[in-house]
Amino acid sequence: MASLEKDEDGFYTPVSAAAAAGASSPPPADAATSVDKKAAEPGENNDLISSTFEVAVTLADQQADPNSPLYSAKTFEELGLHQDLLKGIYDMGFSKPSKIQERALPLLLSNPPTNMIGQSQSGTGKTAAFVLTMLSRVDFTLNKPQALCLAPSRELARQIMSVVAAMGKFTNVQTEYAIKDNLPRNATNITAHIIVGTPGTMADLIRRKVIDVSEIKVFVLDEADNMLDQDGLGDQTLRVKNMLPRTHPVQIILFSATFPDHVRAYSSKFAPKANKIELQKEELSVEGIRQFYMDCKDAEHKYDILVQLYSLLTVGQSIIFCQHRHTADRISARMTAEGHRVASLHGAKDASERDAIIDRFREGREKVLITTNVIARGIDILQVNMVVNYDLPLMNERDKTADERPDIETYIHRIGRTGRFGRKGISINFVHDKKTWLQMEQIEKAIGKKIIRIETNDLDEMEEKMKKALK
Ligand SMILES: Nc1ncnc2c1ncn2[C@@H]1O[C@H](COP(=O)(O)OP(=O)(O)OP(=O)(O)O)[C@@H](O)[C@H]1O
Repeated sequence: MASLEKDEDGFYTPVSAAAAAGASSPPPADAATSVDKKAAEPGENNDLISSTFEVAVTLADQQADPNSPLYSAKTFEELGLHQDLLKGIYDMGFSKPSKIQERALPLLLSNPPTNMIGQSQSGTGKTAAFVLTMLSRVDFTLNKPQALCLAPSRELARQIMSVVAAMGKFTNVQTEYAIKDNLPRNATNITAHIIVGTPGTMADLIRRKVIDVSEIKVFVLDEADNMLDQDGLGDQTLRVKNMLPRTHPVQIILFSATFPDHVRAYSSKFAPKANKIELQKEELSVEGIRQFYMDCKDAEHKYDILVQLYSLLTVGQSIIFCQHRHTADRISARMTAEGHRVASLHGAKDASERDAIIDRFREGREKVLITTNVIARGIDILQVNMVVNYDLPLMNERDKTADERPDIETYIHRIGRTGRFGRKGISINFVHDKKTWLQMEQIEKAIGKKIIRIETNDLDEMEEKMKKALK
């Protein structure tokens, strides 16, 4: 029987009887680590499914063979999912699992439930992996919350919920949000099976006993490195975790495209004895995204260039990232006054306005969205084929210090709003002085990919290069 023990950081960790009795430690981790080097299979027409990126799989059970077919599923049928879930998957148009789904789902669904730390590039289908796990573990005859999922923004929580609804369409799943301004103030008792939300609101609802956590079996953190970051959402996320039941084990699932070194150790503590799927450092961004930069003369010139790009920005859809909310508002007001159609979205807008703006963008009614890091992560809009870093992402936005180093993780997530699931996409970085040029160079070094220059004074060349990149 597993008991629970609180360590010095406030984590509750299941301790097996053997471990408590001082059993010897397991063999070294690499005993059960495999690097998946599957090359493209001839005849597969989907760029993503036949991709060659490598993942290292490390199993919590050190005796198991990570190369065993048991730990990889080439079809959704092999996973033993309920018919109603299979119907939901096929209804969404999925025909076979993506690489991360192929490797993660057998581990996520096996019994007894084991924690998971899963990494895979942006747009490769992580959401379906954890949503299917939540839906598979819920007992629909019990009207109590059984799975919690946290995300860093209300936009992402709403998107995840739409996946729960689509995959669970043929089940009796009931769902509820834990996001700001969504529930009536006097709500007392949520009986929904799956609750998706942001950490502050989730923690508050649990503390006020509006959410009864006694039957929670699964706890998911999407964008986990961000959710655990001590400079950001880490405290609230830990609060939620420490309110979860201690009477039975809860499966903890962490997913992200990035797990920087400083959160890796913490992640392993947060999700102890987890199966791990990790990317190699040089493969953090997908191949389909072509990265460019434009050397602007000064800050004002950045605005002029953006306006010149407008017709290209509206070929598909595009997202423009700024450092500050006021920059997003200022650019969007100026462009609107000059007759262009753009929308702006950031955290200072109220909840209903934010929902309306992202919904309009999702429906394609707005083609250009000017925003901040608030939607840098997770947002999945397949028609977005261009991302512009009007301002490069910097560490000081994250930790509120004077740290002007580029924020590599945020860069990877921002450009990952395009090039989803094997599609092509373009990202353009604006640099305008020595400092920003050096910051871009640091990004280039960190991601190990060339960022190609586009001349700002040759619109035709620019257009040609971009159209070629999207072909
Ligand atoms: N097996 C599949 N077959 C076809 N399409 C799929 C499959 N799995 C996922 N997709 C689609 O791929 C897109 C990207 O998936 P998802 O949003 O889960 O990516 P992600 O890995 O969570 O990315 P990010 O790191 O940016 O959050 C979605 O539009 C999703 O519907």
